[in-house]
Amino acid sequence: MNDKLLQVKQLLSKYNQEHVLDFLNGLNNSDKDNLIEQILRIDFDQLYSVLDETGQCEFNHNSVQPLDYQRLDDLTNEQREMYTNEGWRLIRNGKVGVIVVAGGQGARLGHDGPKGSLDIGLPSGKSLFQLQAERLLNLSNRAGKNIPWYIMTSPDNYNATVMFFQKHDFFGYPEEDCIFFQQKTMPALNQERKLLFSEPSQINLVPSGNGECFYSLYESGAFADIKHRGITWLFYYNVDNALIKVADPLFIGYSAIHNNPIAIKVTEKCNVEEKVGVLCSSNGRPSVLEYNEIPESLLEKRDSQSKLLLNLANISIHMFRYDFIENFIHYQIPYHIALKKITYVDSKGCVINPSEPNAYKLERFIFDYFPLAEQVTVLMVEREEEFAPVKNREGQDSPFTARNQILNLHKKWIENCGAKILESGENRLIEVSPLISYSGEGLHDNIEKITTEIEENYD
Ligand SMILES: CC(=O)N[C@H]1[C@@H](OP(=O)(O)OP(=O)(O)OC[C@H]2O[C@@H](n3ccc(=O)[nH]c3=O)[C@H](O)[C@@H]2O)O[C@H](CO)[C@@H](O)[C@@H]1O
Repeated sequence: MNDKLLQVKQLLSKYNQEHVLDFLNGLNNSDKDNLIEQILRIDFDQLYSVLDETGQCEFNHNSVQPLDYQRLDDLTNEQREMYTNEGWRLIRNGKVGVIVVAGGQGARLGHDGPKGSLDIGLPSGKSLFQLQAERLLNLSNRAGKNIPWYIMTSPDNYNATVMFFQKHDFFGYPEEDCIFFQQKTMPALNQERKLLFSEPSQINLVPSGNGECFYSLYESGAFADIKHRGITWLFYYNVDNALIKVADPLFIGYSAIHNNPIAIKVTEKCNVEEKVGVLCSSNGRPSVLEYNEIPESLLEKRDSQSKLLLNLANISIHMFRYDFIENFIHYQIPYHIALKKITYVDSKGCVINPSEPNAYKLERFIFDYFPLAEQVTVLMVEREEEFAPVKNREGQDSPFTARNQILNLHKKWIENCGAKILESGENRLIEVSPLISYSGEGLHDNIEKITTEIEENYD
């Protein structure tokens, strides 16, 4: 028996994973070698210590307080101009990079392919990635400097994501400024803490959350690229926000002038049940409490003016200062554990689709870095202009609601120009290309070119 096989057998026995031998025994030599390597890469001590940690998400209710924030609407025109100018200055000097986290599995959406490849039903048929690329292209062209775009995928959707960009010629964005990197995964374990398999020769490895982002940047070499380019601020966002103002110059300038290590955009929560994390102060540190981890009593708690105590919706738009990431790149933020339905195979290769949650999924959340910053900068923005999440196949936060939010916003932009088209425009769809306007600016001179119209047809 070779050394590695012996080592693997010892590991499996030490960690009560002998069922893996049934899989190993049925494989040909090359698959067997491959599986042995996978097993040797697993950090069982870490895996077990995560599962053994109890109460990791418990917190002291009384320590939860609202956090100070600035409303964008309350800024004067002079302030806006000052922040925006600073943002442009940083972009022009190559100091800004963008990170999109696109490694999630999008289980609620049921889209076959990377989430960013989704066409949300706009007249143009543009995918989420295309909208984002064109917004970046708009800014880069105006700045005369390309903004590097770091795209985090999972190992599972890496090829499909890169191929989607290639098929669309990177949406006109310079290929050398689209930097793809793969995130870390963790093995899924069933409730008896046994490893699950996605194929008889493959351990079921699940993307372990957007909080793996910094370490995965480092491990993939992308962080060295960030350093080499001299980037000082990173703009972070979720791939599924159809209204994302990628690399928003005002927010960049606002973050840089306040110069806390992290800046966060929030909106007001639209209702108590909204599935968003909430930003607050917990134990005196900036924190996000995730929607499925907040006790109901806290979720519904109101202040003396009957306003929700936890009213700041985390819309996953953050700025991170480079030195903060560098400082904490090896820091171990906690894993959150959730029991999920995870499809797996048995050692004969039969696929099992559980009808009930059957396995533990371990995830790190990006906002668990927030308490490491003594202070953060918080800017409250308008949901109608900046947050259109695509989470569900239909109903709330679906492609349809996101598409309507974009169309409504663009209609408002056109109305603000007093454009004629709207006199008959009640039932027309109006979409403005991000290549023409990033946030409603410059439309007066372009009114002829800007609209893509079709008769609205819901049949
Ligand atoms: C943990 C987290 O961030 N929660 C936030 C997330 O919730 P939500 O439940 O929507 O979080 P998702 O699981 O959709 O992940 C958010 C983003 O992270 C990416 N992703 C996720 C898992 C993974 O392993 N790799 C990866 O890259 C997804 O592709 C997505 O772009 O967005 C909401 C706003 O829309 C916020 O209110 C929530 O506080």
